[in-house]
Amino acid sequence: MTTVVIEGLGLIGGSLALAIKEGVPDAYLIGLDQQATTLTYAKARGLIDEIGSDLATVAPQADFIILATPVVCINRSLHILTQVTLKPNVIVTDTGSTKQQVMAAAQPLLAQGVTVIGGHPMAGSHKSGVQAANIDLFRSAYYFIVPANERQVAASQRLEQLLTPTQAKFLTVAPAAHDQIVGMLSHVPHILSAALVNETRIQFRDSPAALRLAAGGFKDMTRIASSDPEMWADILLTNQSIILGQLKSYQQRIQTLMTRVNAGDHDALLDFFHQAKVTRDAIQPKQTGAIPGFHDLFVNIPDHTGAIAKVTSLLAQAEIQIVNIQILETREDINGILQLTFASASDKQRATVALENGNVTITQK
Ligand SMILES: NC(=O)c1ccc[n+]([C@@H]2O[C@H](COP(=O)([O-])OP(=O)(O)OC[C@H]3O[C@@H](n4cnc5c(N)ncnc54)[C@H](O)[C@@H]3O)[C@@H](O)[C@H]2O)c1
Ligand SMILES: O=C(O)C(=O)C[C@]1(C(=O)O)C=C[C@@H](O)C=C1
Repeated sequence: MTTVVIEGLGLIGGSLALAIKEGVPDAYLIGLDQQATTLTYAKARGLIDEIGSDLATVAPQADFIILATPVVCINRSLHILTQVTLKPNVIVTDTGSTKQQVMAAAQPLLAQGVTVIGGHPMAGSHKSGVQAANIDLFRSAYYFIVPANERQVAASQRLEQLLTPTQAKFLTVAPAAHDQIVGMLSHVPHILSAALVNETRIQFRDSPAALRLAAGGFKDMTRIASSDPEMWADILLTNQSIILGQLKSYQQRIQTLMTRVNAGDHDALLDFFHQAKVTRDAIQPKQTGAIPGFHDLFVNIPDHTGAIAKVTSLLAQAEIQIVNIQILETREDINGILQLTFASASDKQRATVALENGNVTITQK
């Protein structure tokens, strides 16, 4: 039996629990959370086998300890673990969105000879809590593995084995490089998204109903502004200097852009949008490159009952699994677009045939 203790059964901890429960037959999961309702939900839905009392009590039984709480709580739990006797081969890991502070907080535990390997799945949602947990959340996503030192490479492989059912792609990285990368790819975007929403609220203070006029542009830019404020305050305060550097650089480029708009410099503006388009197009899901991995089809959905059901049942009949399905925000009075994501090019090809044979209009392959 492999005993896995998970502290924090929200979106990330809950999703890991679901994947481990399904894919590791001998796993025995003990869940911890500060919210009693989360624990009873997790137990009732079979995410965990047992509700633990507290970390210090259950940690000595664990083969793996996964800390999936907000970053500041992870640091506290690493301290608690220094005060208990753990199994000699235990692996302690976390899911925190920043890594330098977590790995620094792990130093006393490492000094005791305990294996601590940082972790961070690069997948998530603006939704939080156990009810948002999803067994497929990490499928095809990158999962950063941050070993504390080179001696921990073999242990990293054991951790990756436990996490194999997530179907994530593991990538080993050092803490500083991790924080630099996610600063630009995750933290700065969340700040800009929230800043845009706040700015719009202020600009529209005399006519707040105008926000309802927002179309795809504003909505695409701001979905992540609905994320959990407490989690994001924690993330910013544990990656302060990197984020400040990246924001400063961004601020200077906005300043340059303003100068060019003011000067009416058409060529410079063309170049600005061209550079962005080339870069963004290169990371479209269907291309391989910096962010590879998805195979999408875009399907026309007429505005009548059963249209989506027809698509999903055609795919089910052909036994094709959908990794993700999303209705793109379009006008309410015209056809919608359904974005279907498949795990492989061959699934996408089979889906194209199945849908076209069923007279479903594919708008983009
Ligand atoms: N949400 C994302 O997109 C995302 C993605 C990758 C990593 N992460 C990181 O994973 C961690 C968890 O994020 P999440 O999205 O699952 O958050 P969440 O709010 O969905 O879940 C956190 C859970 O931890 C519990 N909790 C909070 N403080 C606790 C404490 N002191 N003791 C015990 N339980 C406590 C909460 O009750 C909640 O159930 C965070 O460190 C976050 O930075 C988040
Ligand atoms: O998809 C989202 O909503 C996310 O914000 C996920 C996201 C991100 O991409 O920034 C958020 C925080 C993480 O640590 C990793 C992933």
